[in-house]
Amino acid sequence: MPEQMTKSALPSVQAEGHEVTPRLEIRNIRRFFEGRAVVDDVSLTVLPGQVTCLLGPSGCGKSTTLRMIAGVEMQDEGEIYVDGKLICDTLFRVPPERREIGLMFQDFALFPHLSVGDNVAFGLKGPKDQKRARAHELLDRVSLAQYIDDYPHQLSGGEQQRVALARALAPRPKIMLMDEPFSGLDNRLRDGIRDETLSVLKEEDTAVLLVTHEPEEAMRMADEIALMRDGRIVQQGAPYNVYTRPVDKAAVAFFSDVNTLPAQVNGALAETPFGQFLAPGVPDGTDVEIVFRPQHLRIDFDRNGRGPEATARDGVPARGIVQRARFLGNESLVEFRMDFDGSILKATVPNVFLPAEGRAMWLTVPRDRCFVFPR
Ligand SMILES: Nc1ncnc2c1ncn2[C@@H]1O[C@H](COP(=O)(O)OP(=O)(O)OP(=O)(O)O)[C@@H](O)[C@H]1O
Repeated sequence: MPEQMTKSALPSVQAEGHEVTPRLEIRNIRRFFEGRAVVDDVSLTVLPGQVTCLLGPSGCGKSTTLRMIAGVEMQDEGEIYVDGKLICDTLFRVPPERREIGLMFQDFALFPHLSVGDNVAFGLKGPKDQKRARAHELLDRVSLAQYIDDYPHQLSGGEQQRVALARALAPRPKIMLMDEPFSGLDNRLRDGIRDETLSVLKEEDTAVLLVTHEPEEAMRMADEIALMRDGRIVQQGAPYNVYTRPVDKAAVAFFSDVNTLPAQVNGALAETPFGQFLAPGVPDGTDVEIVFRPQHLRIDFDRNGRGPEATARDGVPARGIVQRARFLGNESLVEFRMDFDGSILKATVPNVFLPAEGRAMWLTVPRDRCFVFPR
């Protein structure tokens, strides 16, 4: 039996109680450039109708991963499956045009000399009227049917992006690969187009792998986030889980500013000026960092040189002096210089909160909002 046949029987995954074969599965993919693994043992699955975001900083290997799935780049190790069938390993390779994969990139470049309708119909086969009908259907889906006979230059950037989406979806791809598709759009347009794109992709039941370096975009679009760093996926899960149960300090810092308190563990407790933090299972003498986001630092007013009472939930208050307070639109950012070691801690507060520079205030760190990581 040929190798690709023996590898095609993949286990299904459970989704909402049903067995579902992943629309896309990549297994242990590696790609080396000049001896360096820029994609290093990456595995992930995307179910039909699911959006998975490959999220990570510039250069971490996101686009290379996408290019291997599209088939324009060849992996050095690993396998790619679509609907449980092998489409590519290091020996066997379905060519890009037969992978039923749609692509959408930032510089999506519509053909300027073709009408909007002909752009959308470009990748379709069959009689002209059928192709036009499909183009019309897709343009209608993105609310642009009235522009079918116009030319790309007559449309705004956002409208052109929607035409590009319609064009990518017209051949009914099983999988849509999107590489920073919204980064060329201005901020005000972007949210609307993201939401519209998402609803069209869901209606078509397409499996989507979206590459982005913007955490807000991933949180807004993704059912699953795969957090990538230095060629590897360091954490994968629903946005809420990735945000609230980060695997390390860098995973916290990728989504927001962080505050850090250094400490050492003794008897499974880390002692800090904010009181003790539980560090279960961490050996005595281990240097750790207590990490928390600025929105979780609690601020209290000074009461004749004292702060609020210590509690089990929030620990001991520590005093800080306001260094700077800035209004950022829907929140305020306040920076405190801490009495205990002169370090700066940041707090964000909803709406307007602009205490005067030099004012003393008391800060506490809710225990259920912080993470203890080895240093
Ligand atoms: N053809 C190539 N030859 C050599 N190195 C390459 C090649 N393609 C990519 N790289 C390197 O591989 C690493 C990963 O690149 P890749 O484009 O996949 O990252 P990325 O996460 O998509 O980044 P960005 O968001 O900036 O596009 C980078 O260090 C890049 O310089």
